[in-house]
Amino acid sequence: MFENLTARFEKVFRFLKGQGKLTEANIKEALREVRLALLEADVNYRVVKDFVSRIQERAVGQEVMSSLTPGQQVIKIVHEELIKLLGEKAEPLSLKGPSPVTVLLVGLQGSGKTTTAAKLALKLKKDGRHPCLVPADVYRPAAIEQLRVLAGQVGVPCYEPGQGESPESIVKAALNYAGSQRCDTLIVDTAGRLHIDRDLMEELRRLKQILSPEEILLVVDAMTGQDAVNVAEAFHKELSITGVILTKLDGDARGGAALSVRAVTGCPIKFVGVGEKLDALEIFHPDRMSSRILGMGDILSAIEKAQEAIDQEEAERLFKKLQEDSFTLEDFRDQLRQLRRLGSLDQILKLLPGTGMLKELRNMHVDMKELIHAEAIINSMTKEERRKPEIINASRKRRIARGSGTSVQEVNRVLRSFEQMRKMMRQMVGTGRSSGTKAAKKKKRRAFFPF
Ligand SMILES: Nc1nc2c(ncn2[C@@H]2O[C@H](COP(=O)(O)OP(=O)(O)OP(=O)(O)O)[C@@H](O)[C@H]2O)c(=O)[nH]1
Repeated sequence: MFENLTARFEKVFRFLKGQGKLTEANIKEALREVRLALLEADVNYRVVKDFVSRIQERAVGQEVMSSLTPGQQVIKIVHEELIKLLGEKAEPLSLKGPSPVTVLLVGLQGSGKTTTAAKLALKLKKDGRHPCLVPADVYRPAAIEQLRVLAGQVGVPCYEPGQGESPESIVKAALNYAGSQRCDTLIVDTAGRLHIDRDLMEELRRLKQILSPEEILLVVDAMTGQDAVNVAEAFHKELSITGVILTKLDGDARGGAALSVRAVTGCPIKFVGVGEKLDALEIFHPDRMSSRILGMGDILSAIEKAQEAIDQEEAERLFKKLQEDSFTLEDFRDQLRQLRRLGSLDQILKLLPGTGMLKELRNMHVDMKELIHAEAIINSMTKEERRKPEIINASRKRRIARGSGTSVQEVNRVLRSFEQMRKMMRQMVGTGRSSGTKAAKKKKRRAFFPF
C-alpha cells in the first residue's frame, strides 16, 4: 500500500530540493503534482482540495520564501499537514469504565470484524488485560464458530451462545459470563451486512443501549477506498462511533481511505490491520504513517517489530558465543529460529527509509521453507556433529539428508552458511582476541545484530 503515492511524493520532493530558489510558480507546479497523486490514490476530493490549499498558503508565505533551504521547508510543511490530516497523534483505547468495559465492533460483512476481534483480544491480553470474546453475529452461524476457534488460538474465553439466542440476550448473558471468568473487557463481534440497512442499525443501537460500550469501533476494509469513507460517515451518524479500525492495509489498496477517514468523519483511526495473522494489528500512529507515505521510512515501527520478534538476551548470548569462537551448529539453529520468528523481513524492510524504492529489496523475503529445512537438517545431526561439524563426512551427510527429508546439497548449503558466518564473525571481532574498546565492541555487535 502507498507505494505509488510514495513514489509520486519522492518525485515531487526531488524536484523541490533541486531548486536553489523557489518561486511561487515552482510551488504551484509541485502542488499540482501532489493533488494529482492524492486523487489517484483515491483520496476524497474535498480532503485533497483543503489539504493542498493549506500547504499552498503556508508554502508561499515568509516561512519558506525567506528560508535558505526552501525545498526542505516545503517538504516539512507537507509532512506536518499530512500528520494533521491523519489525526495528529495516536489515540489509545479508552477502557476506563467499571469492569467489564465493553468494546463493540461494528462494520459491513467481510470487513474483517471477526478476525479483528481476536487480534484485539490478543493485543489487550499482551497489555495485561483479561479480555473475553462475544459472538453476537447470529445470522452467520459460521461466524460464531470462527470466533470460538480464534479465541482458542489467542487463549482467551469466548461466550458460547445457546441455540436460537438473540443478539440482545447474548450480550446480556455475556456480561454475567465475563464476571464468572474474571474478565475485565468484553469484545463484542456483531453481525455485518453487505450494505448499511435499517434493521442492522436498529439492532446495533439496541446492543449499544444494553452494553453502554466504552468504545464503538467501526471495522472498515481499506481496499474499498472511497466506499470505506462513506460507510464510516453513515455508521458515525447512526451510532456515534468512537474510532475506526482500518483492515487490509497490507493489500494493494491505493490508500485513499486511510487518508480521508479522519478528515471526513472526525473519528480517529485507532488501529490498522496489516495481515491475516492474529498479531497483525498495529496502533495507528499518524506521524509514523506520514513518514512512511512520504518515503521517509518508519524506523520506530521497524524497531518495535524487530524487538517483539527478537529475544534480546538470546541475541546477546549468541553474540558472545560468536565472539568467543564457541558458536556451534546448535547455536546456529537457535539463531535461525529467531530469524523465523521475525517472519516477514520484507514488511520490516518496507518501513525503512528509501527501501520502498528499491525493487530488489521490496521483493526480498525470508524463505521460511529454507529456514525450516535448515532446522530439520541440524536436528538430524548427532550432538557431536553439531559441536564438531568437521567430522561430517560424505556418509554422515547422506544419513542427515535422509533423516531430515532433504538432500545432500541442502546439507552442504547449511554447513557452508554456518562456516561463512563463523568466518565473517572471526573477521569482525578478531576471534575474541580483539582488544577493542567497549564502544567499539558495541558498535561491532550492532553491525551484526542490527536490532
Ligand atoms: N490481508 C488481510 N486480511 C485480513 C485482514 N483482516 C481481516 N482479513 C481477512 O478478511 C477476511 C474476512 O474477515 P472476517 O473477520 O471473516 O470478516 P467479518 O467482517 O467478520 O465478516 P462477516 O462475519 O461476514 O461480517 C478473512 O479472510 C480475514 O483473514 C487484514 O488486516 N489483512
